[in-house]
Amino acid sequence: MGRRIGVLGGTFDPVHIGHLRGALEVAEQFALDELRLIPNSQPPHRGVPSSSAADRLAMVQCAVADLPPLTVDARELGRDRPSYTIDTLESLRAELSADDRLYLLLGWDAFCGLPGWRRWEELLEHCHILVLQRPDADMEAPEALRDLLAGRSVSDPQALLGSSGQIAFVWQTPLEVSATQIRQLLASGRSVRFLVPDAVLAYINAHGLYRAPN
Ligand SMILES: Nc1ncnc2c1ncn2[C@@H]1O[C@H](COP(=O)(O)OP(=O)(O)OP(=O)(O)O)[C@@H](O)[C@H]1O
Ligand SMILES: O=C(O)c1ccc[n+]([C@@H]2O[C@H](COP(=O)([O-])O)[C@@H](O)[C@H]2O)c1
Repeated sequence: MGRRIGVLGGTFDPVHIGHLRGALEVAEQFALDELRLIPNSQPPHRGVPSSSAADRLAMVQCAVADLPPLTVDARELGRDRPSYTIDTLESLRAELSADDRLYLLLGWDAFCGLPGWRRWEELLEHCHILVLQRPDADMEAPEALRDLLAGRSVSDPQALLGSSGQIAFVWQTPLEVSATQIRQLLASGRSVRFLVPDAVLAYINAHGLYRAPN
């Protein structure tokens, strides 16, 4: 019987309870052996993050310390080009057994952007995709995803077959929080207590991240 491994990639600028609660719930729902949070180094489709890749990685490490099965995977920081998910999946697959199941977690907003991703049509050769609801996202699935959804989505997430190739929408506790909101609160001198784990807040304070310059 293969292992079940989840992957949640993100900019994590900073990591917050929306990421962590969603990841934990999926890990439990799918009885994952491991769920890896993978901070990107150079986000392919957005500007340069506010904090460095090293700080974003350190914050994710603080967040998941002693929180099995959540772990951190730093492989994207070793690349000196945009952090394309297809590269990450290929390198993960090269380390896994053929019967290991790989689940790529995407928030609804990220899923809707999929047709712009590098070699996006190959992603499902390596993993299943689990789409997390995002309460603040009210977009419709783009036209380019309609055929994929018709052919590859299953209504019962527990009915995903094989080690890759299908899409399921998963329920999670809706948490309307974003890293953008957290950066804005900090820049205006307000509290982000309870939106990020205390250990992440301690790191942010110790390193003076996201504060407006005096
Ligand atoms: N509150 C949330 N609920 C569910 N999924 C989320 C939530 N926040 C982020 N995600 C998902 O987690 C992944 C990584 O997100 P990311 O690091 O870009 O955080 P973000 O809060 O969307 O950041 P920003 O506000 O800077 O765009 C994406 O797939 C995103 O859709
Ligand atoms: O592979 C791509 O072309 C691609 C394009 C946009 C985003 N991604 C990845 O999707 C994840 C969420 O991205 P973001 O910008 O919402 O943090 C993160 O792991 C990114 O590296 C990947």
